Amino acid sequence: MNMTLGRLKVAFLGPRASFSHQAAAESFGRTSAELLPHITFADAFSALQQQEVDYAVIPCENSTNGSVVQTLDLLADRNDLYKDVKVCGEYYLTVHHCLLVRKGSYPSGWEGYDGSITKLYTHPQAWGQCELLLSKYFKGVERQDVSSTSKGAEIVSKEMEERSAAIASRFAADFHGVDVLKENIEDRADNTTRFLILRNMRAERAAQLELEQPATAVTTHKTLISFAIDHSLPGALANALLIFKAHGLNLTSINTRPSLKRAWQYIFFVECGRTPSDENRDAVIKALNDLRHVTEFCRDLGTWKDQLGARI
Ligand SMILES: O=C(O)C(=O)C[C@]1(C(=O)O)C=C[C@@H](O)C=C1
Repeated sequence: MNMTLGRLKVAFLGPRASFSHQAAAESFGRTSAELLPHITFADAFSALQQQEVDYAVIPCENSTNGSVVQTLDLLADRNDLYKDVKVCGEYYLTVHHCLLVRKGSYPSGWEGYDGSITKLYTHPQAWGQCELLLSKYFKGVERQDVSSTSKGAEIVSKEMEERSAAIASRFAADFHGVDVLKENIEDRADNTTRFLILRNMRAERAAQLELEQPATAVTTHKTLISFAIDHSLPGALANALLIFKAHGLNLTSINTRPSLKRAWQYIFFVECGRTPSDENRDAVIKALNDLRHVTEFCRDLGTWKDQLGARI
């Protein structure tokens, strides 16, 4: 990252020691960026829209548990609250979860665990990443959603009466002063969360910075576009998707969220990729122009350099 400007501000889901904190620290590691915790993803989006921060690092999907629907809902922006927020980068973080308990509460460790935990805390995304352990040892145990994995660790560090545990990182255990009862409890060793790096398109500070990306032989550019179609028209979705093909944009994922205008109507999120060339330089602009004719609305949510190619 180019560091010719003042100290950058980067929003992430807090409290500190969440996976989002780790992703923000790693993706802005070579800068002296100020990393600022926010209690919800919506708070981070608002801070970005209001230009209180330069960037936000927000999880969007996990390789085991799929899409982070809260993030899709914010990107859907049904009430035009975040109209200047766009994706400008991505970061893949390998996510290893631990079962955390209050300091000293299980002195004989996991080997001597007696089944006495009565309540579990974590972020909603984490349950589905640790189902094998949960279904084997914690069947019927109350699961309490909290705003982040680190929030769960913080609660457990303070809870005196209940026999509770949190699912969070080793980093969160150290930060909140709790014990790791069992580590690597994720179902799959390759458990990875993809974070989007967002910026405000009107903010000049962020616009002048270029995110440094590890060199790959051929770097794909990814683009995210949201749109809605008239569901009563046969072929409406097919017509929209054919536009991507016509402009050489390779579809890599499609997500949907309810439109909240009518039941069973959706906002589509299409992610597509292209290897930049002289021929396809304007492909996204042209595709958006064509999409406007066949959709009820469409929105360009940003273009950034693929980082998956750099990992495999
Ligand atoms: O709760 C956290 O620690 C987060 O940063 C959020 C989040 C997510 O929403 O996906 C990030 C990574 C993991 O997948 C689990 C939780």
